[in-house]
Amino acid sequence: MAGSTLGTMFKVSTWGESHGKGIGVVVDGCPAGLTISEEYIQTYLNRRKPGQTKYSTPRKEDDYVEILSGVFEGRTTGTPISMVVMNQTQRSSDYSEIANYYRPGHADYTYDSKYGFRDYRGGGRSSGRETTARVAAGAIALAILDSLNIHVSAYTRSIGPITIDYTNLNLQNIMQSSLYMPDLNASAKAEDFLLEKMNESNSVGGVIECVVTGMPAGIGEPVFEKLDANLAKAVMSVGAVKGFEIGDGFKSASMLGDANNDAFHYEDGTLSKETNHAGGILGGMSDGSNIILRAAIKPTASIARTQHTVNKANKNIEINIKGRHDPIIVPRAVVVIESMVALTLVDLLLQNMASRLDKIQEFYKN
Ligand SMILES: Cc1cc2nc3c(=O)[nH]c(=O)nc-3n(C[C@H](O)[C@H](O)[C@H](O)COP(=O)(O)O)c2cc1C
Ligand SMILES: C=C(O[C@@H]1CC(C(=O)O)=C[C@@H](OP(=O)(O)O)[C@H]1O)C(=O)O
Repeated sequence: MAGSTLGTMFKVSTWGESHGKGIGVVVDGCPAGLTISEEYIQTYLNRRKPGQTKYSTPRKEDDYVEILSGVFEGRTTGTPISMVVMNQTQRSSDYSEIANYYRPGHADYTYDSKYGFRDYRGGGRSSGRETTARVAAGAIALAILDSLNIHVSAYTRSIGPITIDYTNLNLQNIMQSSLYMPDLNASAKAEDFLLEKMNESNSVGGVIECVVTGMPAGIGEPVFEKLDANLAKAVMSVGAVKGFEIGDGFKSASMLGDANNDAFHYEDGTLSKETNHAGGILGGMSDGSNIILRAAIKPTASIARTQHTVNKANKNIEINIKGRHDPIIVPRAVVVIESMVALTLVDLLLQNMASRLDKIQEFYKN
C-alpha cells in the first residue's frame, strides 16, 4: 500500500494491521548519537495503549516495543531504526460478519472500493491500532526535540460540549485526569457527560490542543512544504481527526484585521509578538512564539446500537456491531497528536539545515 511513509529527511514508514501479527515502524534519517532505549519508548506507548481506563476499549494489549535495528550501546547509529509491537489479544471472530457489510463511519466501503477486498479484522490497516507505530517513532522525534529545548505538549481541550476553562489550566493536572484534561473541574464534568452517553450506548468526540514551546523562528519550507501545511497533513492523517486549526483558526475568519494581527515588539535585544493569534506560524514558517494547534476528533464510529447500512449484495440491512471499542478516542489520541507534531517538526528542522550557504560553510569549516 502506498501512502505509509511520512517525511523527507526524517522518514517514518509504518506497517501492520489491528488483527495481524503485529504493528511496526521503520525510522530512517535519525541522526547518530541520540540516546534511546526500549524503556524510554515504552513510556510513550503506555500513554496510548488500550484497556487502561473505563473510557478505553476493553481490548487489553501490553504494547511492548522491541527495537530490532539502528541502536547500538544505547545510541542511534544513523542507520534505519526498526521497531515492532506484537499484537497479543486479537479476537477476530467479532469481525466475521462485517466482511459482508460496511460499518457506518468506518473505512470498510472505501477500502473495498479501492482494492476490491480488505482485511476486515478490526479495521485492518485503517484501525486506530496503527497509531502504536506512530507513537514509537514520535518518541524518537520527541527526544531529538528535547535535546534542542523544544517541547511538545498535547492535552484534551474539550469532550463533547465541555471545554476547559483556561483560568484553571494547569498542565501538571493532565496525568491526574483520566481524560488528559488540564482543568480537573472540566474533567469531572466531562466524565459525567461521557458516562451518561456510554450508558445510552453512544460515543463522544472532542478536541485535542497541542502547544510547542522553544521553536526557533524560520522553520518550514516555502510554498508546498509550509510548516502549517505539513502539520495539518500529519495530524489529519490520524484516523477520526475531522478538523485542524492553527492559532485562532476558524475564529479568525470572523475577526477584523486590527484584532487578528499580532504586533511585533523589540526589547532587550529580543523581537517578540504582543499577541499570538497566528499560533506561532507566519508564511508557513515558525515565528519564534509558541505553536498552538487543535485537532477535532469525531465520536467513535462503532457504537452498540442498531444502525442502517448496506451489504456487499447492495441490500439495505440493519446491523449491531460487536467488538471492543473506545467510547471516546480523544484521551488515547493525545500522545498520537504529540507524536505527529514532533515528527513534522524534526523533519523540517533537519531540512532547514540546508537553507543557508553561510551556515553550511560554517559547519564544514570545523
Ligand atoms: C487511538 C485511536 C483509537 C481508535 N479506536 C476506535 C475504536 O475503538 N472504534 C472505532 O470505531 N474507531 C476507533 N478509532 C477511529 C477509527 O479507526 C476511524 O474513525 C476509522 O478508521 C475511519 O477513519 P476516519 O474517521 O478518519 O474517516 C480510533 C482511532 C484512534 C486514533
Ligand atoms: C486495539 C486498539 O484500538 C482498536 C481501534 C479500533 C478501530 O476501529 O480503530 C477498534 C478496536 O479494535 P478491535 O475491535 O480490533 O479490538 C480498538 O480496540 C489500539 O488502539 O491499540
